[in-house]
Amino acid sequence: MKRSTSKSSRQSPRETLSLTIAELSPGGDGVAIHEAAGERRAVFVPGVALGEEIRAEVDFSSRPARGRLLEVVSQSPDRTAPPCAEVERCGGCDWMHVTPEAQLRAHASIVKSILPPAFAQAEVKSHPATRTLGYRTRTRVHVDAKRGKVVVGMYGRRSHDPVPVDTCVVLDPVLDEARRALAGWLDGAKGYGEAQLSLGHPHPAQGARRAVLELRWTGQLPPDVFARLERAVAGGPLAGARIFDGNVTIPATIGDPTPWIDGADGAPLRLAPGGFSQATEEGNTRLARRAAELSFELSPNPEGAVLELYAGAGNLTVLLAKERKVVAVESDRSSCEAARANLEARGLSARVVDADASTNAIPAPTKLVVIDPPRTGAKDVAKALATRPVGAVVYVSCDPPTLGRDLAILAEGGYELRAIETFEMFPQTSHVETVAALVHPLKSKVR
Ligand SMILES: C[S@@+](CC[C@H](N)C(=O)[O-])C[C@H]1O[C@@H](n2cnc3c(N)ncnc32)[C@H](O)[C@@H]1O
Repeated sequence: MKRSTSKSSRQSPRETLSLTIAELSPGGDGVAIHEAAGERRAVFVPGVALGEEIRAEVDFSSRPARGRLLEVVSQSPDRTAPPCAEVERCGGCDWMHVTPEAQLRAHASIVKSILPPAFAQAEVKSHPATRTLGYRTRTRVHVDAKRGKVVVGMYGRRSHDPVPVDTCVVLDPVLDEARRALAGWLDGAKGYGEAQLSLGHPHPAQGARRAVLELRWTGQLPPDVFARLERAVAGGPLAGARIFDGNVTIPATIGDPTPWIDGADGAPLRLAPGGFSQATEEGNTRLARRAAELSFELSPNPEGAVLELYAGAGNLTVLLAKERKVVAVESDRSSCEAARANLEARGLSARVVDADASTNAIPAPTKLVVIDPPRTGAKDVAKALATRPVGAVVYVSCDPPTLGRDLAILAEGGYELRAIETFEMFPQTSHVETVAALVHPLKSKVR
């Protein structure tokens, strides 16, 4: 690894330094190692690419030290012109300046870096994205309505103020149209809120797709806002809206606010309003099919019971239930309802349980456990699986650091890693989806 050079050996709280970017971190920042006064300090700098020589203003008062890019002295071949004009202001995508190929490599290298020593020799396989722009099936934007002006946007790069942008290039064009219209619909509102936009129509065959809106508002929403939303549902880009005005628990509903995506099996998949959905349809199809394929490969007995934890609206369940007896656990009640509806629409059966996966016991006949937790990971589940092993575990993760923590627990419990694969579900950002497939040699027939 190439070392950074310092213009000064003294570490005052803020210094201008020449640095070399040695790696990209899971949070997206570049990392340089700075050695001065006998101490090695990691310096995290946003907006850089691997191998770049830069000048940065570095703040040593925090650990790790934080740098602000002043100049790229020697540019990395991984750097590209950002495909978005708003990248300097908007904080939505942190790797717009990195080529898609380099994003893929960096994600694989991040995932490799979090593997516990027992799995350190594993080869990380990467699945590229077919669409790196216009792919997002949902977005959350912040809204501020003050002094007669409504501002809608992502948080800015260095602030918690929404930054209005003309076009969001990663968003599905249907959602981008609705995002652009939002400030007009909210004209006259006072206060602040969050709006989630998702895809609404079940399938292109049933007509043009439209967006659904979930708005959570603190302040005042005048009747005109509701009238405009009704018009947008009657003939505009919205299929439906749910509005939580103040602390109400039952929202005002206009039209059909149910989000849908194309499921990984090619049929429409109903989602819970305001609930979770994977960020891209194509990426999800690749990810979910591969997770199911690995599940069946590592747990080949068709009679083997499957426990699926963090099941959401049944995105993976509908693939697993085609071939296995599945119990699916999910804590969000409306996601459970959507999962049951998705299974029924396909003539499939599985037991969908509305419960906390982290405290859910693993039933004795379970042969395979499939988990897809939120960013915080599944530490308690990993501990339970280590204490009472099952034949195979397929772990779908959106956060490499918590995946690394949980894989270390599974390694300690005697599991072997059979596959670790990354999926470009969030192109232009440092986020990555990973599937890890493990077997327990004492419990598995797959050797
Ligand atoms: C990353 S999503 C995965 C959903 C689904 N597998 C999919 O592919 O769309 C995580 C899901 O876990 C659910 N969840 C979060 N904490 C939970 C818990 N403690 N117990 C059960 N489900 C939980 C969330 O509601 C969300 O639906």
